[in-house]
Amino acid sequence: MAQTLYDKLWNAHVVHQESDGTCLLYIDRHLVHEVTSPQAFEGLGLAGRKPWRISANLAVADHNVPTTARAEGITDPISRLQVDTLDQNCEKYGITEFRMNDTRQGIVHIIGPEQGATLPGMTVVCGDSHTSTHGALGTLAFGIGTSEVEHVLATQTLLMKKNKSMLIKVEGELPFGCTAKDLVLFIIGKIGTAGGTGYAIEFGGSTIRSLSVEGRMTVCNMAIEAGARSGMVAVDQKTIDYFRGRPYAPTGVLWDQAVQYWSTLHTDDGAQFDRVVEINARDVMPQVTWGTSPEMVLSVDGRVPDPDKEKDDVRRSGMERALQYMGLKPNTPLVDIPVDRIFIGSCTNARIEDLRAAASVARGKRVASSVKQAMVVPGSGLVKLQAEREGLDKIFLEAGFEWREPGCSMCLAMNADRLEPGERCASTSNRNFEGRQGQGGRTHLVSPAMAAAAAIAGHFVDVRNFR
Ligand SMILES: CC(C)[C@H](C(=O)O)[C@@H](O)C(=O)O
Ligand code: SF4
Repeated sequence: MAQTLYDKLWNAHVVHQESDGTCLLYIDRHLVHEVTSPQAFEGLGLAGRKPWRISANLAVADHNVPTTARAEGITDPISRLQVDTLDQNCEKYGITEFRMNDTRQGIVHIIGPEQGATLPGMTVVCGDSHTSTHGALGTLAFGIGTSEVEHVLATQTLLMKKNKSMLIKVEGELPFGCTAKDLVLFIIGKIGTAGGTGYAIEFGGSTIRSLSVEGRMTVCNMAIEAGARSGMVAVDQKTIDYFRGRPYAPTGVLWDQAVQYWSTLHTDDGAQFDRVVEINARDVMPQVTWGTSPEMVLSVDGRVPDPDKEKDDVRRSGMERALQYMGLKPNTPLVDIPVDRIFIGSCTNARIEDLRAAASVARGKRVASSVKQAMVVPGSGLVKLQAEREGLDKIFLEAGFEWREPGCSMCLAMNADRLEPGERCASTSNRNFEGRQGQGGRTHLVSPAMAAAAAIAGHFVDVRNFR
C-alpha cells in the first residue's frame, strides 16, 4: 500500500502496538538542553536507573547562556544553576555535551543537523517544542515534556498514538524578497495556530523542494506554531548532500547504505493524507506579525487591522487585547510602525543563510539612530565562525549591529537579553506571545532580511524596495 513519509518513519520505529493503537516507539536521537532535563535526570537517579543508550543523547546549554562576556561565566544565579546542573548530569552519566565555551555549542535545533546528529530516517526528540525543526531532514521529530524526557532516558522509547496526516503543498516560485520565513508565517496566517492540531504535517510541492535545507528547517521549525508537533520534508539530493562529511554522519559503506535507505524517505504516489492544504507561493509577500500570536500576521504592505470590522465577538476581543498590548492603533500602515530593538537569531533564523540574507541588506548602511539596539546572534559557534570567515561580522559591526555569542538569546526571556516593558522589537524568532521577549515587550516576527531593513530604516519597511 502507498505510504506517506510519516507512515514510513512511524512504522520503522514501532516496537509494540496495543489494540487501541497506542504504540511503543523507538527513539533514535535524544537532544537535551538545560531547561527541561534537570527533573528528568533527578527522577532517573531517584529510580536508581541509568540512561538506556548513552550514545543516543547529545546535550547542549542554549536557553540560559549569556551571549556576551562568556569568559566571566554566568552572572545570573538561576541561569548558572541550570547550566551547571546540565554539566554535572552529563558528566555523571557520560553523555556528550557541547559546553558553553565549546565552538560546537549553539541552539539545540541548530547543532543537531549541523553535527549530523540528526539524520534522515531517525526519530528525534527533545524536551523542546521546536524539535519539529529536525523534520526538515526527513526525520520524525517532535518536542516532549520533562516526564517524557525521563522516559526516553530510561527506556529509549515513548508511548504514543499516531497523529492524523496533513500535506501542505506549496507550488510556484516564491516572489523576489520572500523567504522560507515569509512562507511559513503566511501558511500560519492561512490555517491558524490550531490548524495543525492533531496532525503531523508534511510540507511538499515544488516550492518546498526548491528551498535550501536551511529554509526547510525554518518552515518545519514553525510547524508547532501551526499547532502540529511535527513537520517534515521528504529526503532529496539536497538533504543527502547536506549531510556528507558531517561529524556524526556515517562514512564509507555505511554512508552508501544510509543513502540508499534515505532515498526511500518520501511519500509514495497515491498515498492518502487526512487533510491537504494547497498554497500558491506567488501569493506570499514579506510578512510582519502585528499581534500576540503568530497567526496575527499580514503582508508588509498591510495596515493594522480594525477590530470594529470584525464580526466575530471572540476574534474581535482577541484583536482588541492584542492591539492594546502591542500599543498599536487600527489602520496604521505596518511600514509606519517604529522599532526600538532588532533581534536576528533563534532556531528559526540563525543559520548561515539567514545571516547572509541580513548582511546583504545591512552592507554599507547604518542602523537608524532611533533604534536602541540591533543584535545578531548566530545559532551556533560554527555558524559564527563561518560567518566571520565570510566577513559578515564586519558588515554587521560596521552597520552598528552587535555581534554576539550563540544561544537562544532574546528569543525568550531566560537570559540577560530581553526587552524592557513597552519596547518594540523586529525579531526573526518564532513566538510573539505577551512577555515572550521580556515582560511588556512587543514582538513582531519577520524574516532576517526584513529585520535588517527595519534596523536601518528605524521602522518596518518592504525589503523588496529597500535600497
Ligand atoms: C524552554 C523550552 C521548553 C521552550 C520550548 O519548549 O519550546 C522554548 O524553547 C521555547 O521556544 O518556548
Ligand atoms: S531559540 Fe527560541 S524557539 Fe528556539 S529553542 Fe531557543 S527559546 Fe526555543
